[in-house]
Amino acid sequence: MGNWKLNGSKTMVADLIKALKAPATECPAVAVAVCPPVLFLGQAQTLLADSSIALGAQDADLNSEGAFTGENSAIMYTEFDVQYVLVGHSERRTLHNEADATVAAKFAAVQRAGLTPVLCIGETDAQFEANDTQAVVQRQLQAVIDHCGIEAFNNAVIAYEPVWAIGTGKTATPEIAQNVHAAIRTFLAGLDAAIAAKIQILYGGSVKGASAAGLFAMADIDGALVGGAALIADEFAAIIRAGA
Ligand SMILES: O=C[C@H](O)COP(=O)(O)O
Repeated sequence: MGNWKLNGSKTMVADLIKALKAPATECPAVAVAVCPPVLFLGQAQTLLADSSIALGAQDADLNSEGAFTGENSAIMYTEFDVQYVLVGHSERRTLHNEADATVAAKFAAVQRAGLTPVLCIGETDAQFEANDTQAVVQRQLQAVIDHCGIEAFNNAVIAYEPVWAIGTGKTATPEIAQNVHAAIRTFLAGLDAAIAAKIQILYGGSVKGASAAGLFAMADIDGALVGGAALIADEFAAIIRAGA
């Protein structure tokens, strides 16, 4: 899944989507999705109409409609064939002060619209150094479980993104990421073994074409949420191929 963040232009959207169609077609077993900025969802919807590449959005308001200037709702995304919505990305948590409770409400709003939330969780550098990773991700998961119930994870994806690895070039090693992914699955299994077994847990944080295969080889890493490398057609194509 490519998260384009605050990047793009009509030309870039057209060029990138055109370039991604071939690798996506070559790798039918790999689920590929892109999350452009909201302004380009309509253009992407049209360009992806004949493609297996799914469309995602980067955020959604917790309300469906109303006097919430500047916001976009999951229900609106349904008109653009959006299937996934990121919730709780670390850039939203830190730059927009989104608390766990807000993230949980957004997760619920996405599901109310019939879409699949991609719940982003992960620890900061200081929390990693303090050995608090598991406590942090469990707290972030628990907030959603408290609000929505464990059964809500029947229709959700989790993205583990250590904040210290996002946009820094410092990818977590496959072993570090695997340890956290396994702990997430074990935590969920304590509540519902079937959900824990089937939920997709993506890794995010400086994933590149060269590092993807090593990550995907790990038992509990089911894919990647990719930022910078998702803007470079050849890099994202290499990540898609690494998943095949
Ligand atoms: O949503 C994507 C993540 O924040 C990873 O971004 P990055 O691949 O640029 O580190």
